[in-house]
Amino acid sequence: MAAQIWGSEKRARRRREISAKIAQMPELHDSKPLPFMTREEKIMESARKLTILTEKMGQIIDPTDPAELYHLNNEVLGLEGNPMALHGVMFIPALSAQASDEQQAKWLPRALRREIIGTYAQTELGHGTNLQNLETTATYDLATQEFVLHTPQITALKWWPGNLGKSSNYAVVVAHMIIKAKNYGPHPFMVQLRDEKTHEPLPGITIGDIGPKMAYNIVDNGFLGFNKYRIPRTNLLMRHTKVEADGTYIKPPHAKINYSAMVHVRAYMLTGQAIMLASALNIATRYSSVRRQGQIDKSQPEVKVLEYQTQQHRLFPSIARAYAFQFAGAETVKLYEHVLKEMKSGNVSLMADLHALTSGLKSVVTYQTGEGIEQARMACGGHGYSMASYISEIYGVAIGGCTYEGENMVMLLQLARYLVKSAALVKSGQSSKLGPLVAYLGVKSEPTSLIDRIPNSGFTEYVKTFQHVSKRQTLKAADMFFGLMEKGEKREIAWNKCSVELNRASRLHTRLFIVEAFVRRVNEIADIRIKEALTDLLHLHVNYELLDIASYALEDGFLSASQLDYIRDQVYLYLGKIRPNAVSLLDSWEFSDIELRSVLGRRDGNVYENLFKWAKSSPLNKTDVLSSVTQYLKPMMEKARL
Ligand SMILES: CC(C)(COP(=O)(O)OP(=O)(O)OC[C@H]1O[C@@H](n2cnc3c(N)ncnc32)[C@H](O)[C@@H]1OP(=O)(O)O)[C@@H](O)C(=O)NCCC(=O)NCCSC(=O)CCCCCCCCCCCCCCC(=O)O
Ligand SMILES: Cc1cc2nc3c(=O)[nH]c(=O)nc-3n(C[C@H](O)[C@H](O)[C@H](O)COP(=O)(O)OP(=O)(O)OC[C@H]3O[C@@H](n4cnc5c(N)ncnc54)[C@H](O)[C@@H]3O)c2cc1C
Repeated sequence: MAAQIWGSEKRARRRREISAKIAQMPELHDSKPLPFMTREEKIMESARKLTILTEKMGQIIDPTDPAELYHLNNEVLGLEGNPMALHGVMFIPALSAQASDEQQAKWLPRALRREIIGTYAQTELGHGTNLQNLETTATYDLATQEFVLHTPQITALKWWPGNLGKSSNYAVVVAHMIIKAKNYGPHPFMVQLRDEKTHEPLPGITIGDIGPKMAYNIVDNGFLGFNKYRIPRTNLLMRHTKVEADGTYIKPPHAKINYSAMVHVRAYMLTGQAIMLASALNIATRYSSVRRQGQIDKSQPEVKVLEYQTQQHRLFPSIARAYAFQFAGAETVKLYEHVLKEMKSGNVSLMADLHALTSGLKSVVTYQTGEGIEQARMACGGHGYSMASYISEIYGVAIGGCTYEGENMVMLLQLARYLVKSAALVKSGQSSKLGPLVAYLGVKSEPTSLIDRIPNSGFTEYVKTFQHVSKRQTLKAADMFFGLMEKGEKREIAWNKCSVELNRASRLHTRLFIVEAFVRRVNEIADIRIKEALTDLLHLHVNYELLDIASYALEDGFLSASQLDYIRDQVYLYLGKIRPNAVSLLDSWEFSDIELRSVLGRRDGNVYENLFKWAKSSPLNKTDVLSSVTQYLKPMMEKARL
């Protein structure tokens, strides 16, 4: 199963080998539980481990393999981030995709050797979503052949970029490029922020940390202002766009090609989210098979809470989602790598499809991951609320994904643009022009679902039902939009008035893609036992998801009330079937105790003893009487006694 999850037997084996090596290297372990550290201590601890990793990485992993690097990071540095989180996730990908060969030769080896630390600085205090209204400017000075970066007002301060505040000394900065008073829109520039020797901010740069966040606090998300700060012309990333010495602008082959670093993260973050969901579920499911509370049969002893159907219903559909996201994420990464290769050689024809797909996936996956992790926390009762479970940190980090790389509603609307264009093709009889991801929009569907009528139809009837609801909602939302415009409404106003319906279409389309990716993967599996276990999970997935969106299929009679009852029964049937495999389905992800950082989720199940040990190690328990008591509470009580 681990081979299915991680992509191959070799990958699964390598992960095990890496975890085993790390287990033998105490210098790479947290020196005490992270929840007991202050933010400064955590940042220091992370930097300590990061530098040891830089030295010893070659002994543990193949540093050129991103999957090995990602696993190493998760084990040693953890999900709260690290001082170089954005360096690998966005700075290097931005340089790789947007810098010319010459620029890459100059900067990439230094970045890869970790001679410099970089980040991606785009969002500002006043604007994150609407890139056209970013306010930082890069004005070309023809006389000196330099760009002058400037922050005209407080809302133009860069705000949020990870590791910008304290760790990075370089950044890819996105600024409006102005040449001879003409604004060419946002472009990426390579900018040195700090002196390489002293790490002091360079003159003209104002920089710092934006303060603590809901989670992810090892990362120093930062602010950055420029006061007429000069960089050479050749620091504009020039793979696709060029500015010649005389100010001549050579436009890129696609208007949005500079957005590729964002698409990179949107594609890669899906498996990252799956991992976080599976981690939280691993903790909750293990704990649920240790925790005994109440009886189902009063004549029997107390049961493991995992025996309760409500507990299974809370956890198992999310286990199916974690697998579904992992499989859909793996497909998306493959597609992304293909499109990136094409883009580098000038073929930009697939960019729109990839943008639409990743926009929908990042939104649906992050939202459902958040839901699943929160359910996992509640499934652990009171102990889930303790930082000893570590679920709250996983939750905080995961839901950051609903916001970063494009706020979810906004990204769903990006996919909706693509769906509406596709709907227009269908309506004008040009269905043959539909891309493969939306081809179903042009296929006539049956009048009713045959879900409970064709035995052994595999998942075909389910897929058809998902296709039906997605198609119907897309055409309905598009009709609403076109109808408003026909009535004379301006395009943007009409769009806004339909946006809830449009986003519903985007979610349904994306959920269909996730179901199909899961089906594709299960169909490929040769090993009978693995196929059986995953088929059960897939049954739960399709029935649970369909129940969740049933109203769309009920309202036009595609599904009947009796079919709904059938679907509900299937959910209950598969909850029971999955119960014996539940813990194994999560143990198969092979998270080590070091990586999970959870007292509740320990592999050995020795929860209570370790919870007590954990509580005793709380800094508050270093003394029996706190100074807050001696200084304030004790005098108060004494005064009251007088
Ligand atoms: C897209 C926008 C909302 C709008 O942009 P514009 O204003 O420029 O668009 P227009 O309205 O002019 O045009 C729309 C038009 O353009 C097309 N378009 C848009 N984007 C693209 C694109 N990328 N590619 C192709 N086409 C594109 C669109 O389809 C329209 O076409 P039509 O007109 O034909 O319909 C834009 O403003 C936007 O994107 N806004 C969001 C801003 C954003 O995302 N900011 C991100 C900032 S960086 C950030 O947040 C970093 C966070 C990182 C945090 C740490 C992450 C850790 C995660 C770990 C993950 C790693 C896991 C690895 C796992 C593993 O290895 O396994
Ligand atoms: C943990 C974290 C890490 C980050 N790291 C980085 C980084 O490394 N580099 C970087 O540059 N940035 C980073 N960001 C910033 C992030 O990319 C932005 O916060 C994000 O893109 C959302 O933009 P915003 O904050 O402007 O939200 P807003 O756009 O202000 O969103 C507020 C509300 O307005 C709605 N809204 C906005 N526009 C529209 C619209 N057109 N239609 C409908 N609704 C709309 C949204 O849906 C939302 O409900 C990070 C953010 C977080 C939380």
